[in-house]
Amino acid sequence: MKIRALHVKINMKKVIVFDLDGTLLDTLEDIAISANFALKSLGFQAEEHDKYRYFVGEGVFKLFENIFASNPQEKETIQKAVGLFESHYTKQFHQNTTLYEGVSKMLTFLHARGFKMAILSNKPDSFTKMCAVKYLRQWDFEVVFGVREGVPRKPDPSAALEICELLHVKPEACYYLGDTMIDMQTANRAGMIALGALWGFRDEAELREHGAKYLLKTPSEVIKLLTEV
Ligand SMILES: O=C(O)COP(=O)(O)O
Repeated sequence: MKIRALHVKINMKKVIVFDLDGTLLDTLEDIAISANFALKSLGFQAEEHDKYRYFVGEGVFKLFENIFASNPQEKETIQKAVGLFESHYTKQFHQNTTLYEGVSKMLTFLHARGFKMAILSNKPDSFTKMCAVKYLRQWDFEVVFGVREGVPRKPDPSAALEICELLHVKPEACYYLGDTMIDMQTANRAGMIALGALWGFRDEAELREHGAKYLLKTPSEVIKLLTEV
């Protein structure tokens, strides 16, 4: 009986879903450069790169809505900015983007440990897949989802729950690692275990306030936490 119980424990919670921007990849510079290109092309002022930490997180349309928060623009202008951003980012996305320190070791460890891994991002689906191919192809990700036509973006839990179905796992047996309140809300709404990555775009207070179950300062701390599982 004891051995069986141990076996069940070892096989629980073996799925981890990752956010992309600010969690696996430091994409801030390239996003800021492409968004500033769009702003300048439309006659607006460029924004400081560091401000993009707070503009990013809810998809490209919302990125520009956030930039224009104090100077709201017509939907048509935002659509134009999105179009300019997307065509620029296609060439820009790999210029400055890097894996965060320790991410490579973490992914190798989790894979070796038998975790199934997935990515769920609010980046457009095509860019999410482009980034995964460029930077993460040496690891196996069972599912890679960005924002897809007809599927509500995070913090709506639909896509997270779809990943659970595809991987035949209950949400409560999944970890979700992300760096913004959107990720913590997504994890909690889906019923997953919310892991807050403190090396990304936002701070500890935000992640705590929005329901991080564990806060991790580095990818090595993720290894330590999930070693016990
Ligand atoms: O590009 C965004 O808006 C956010 O992307 P993320 O969900 O991977 O953080």
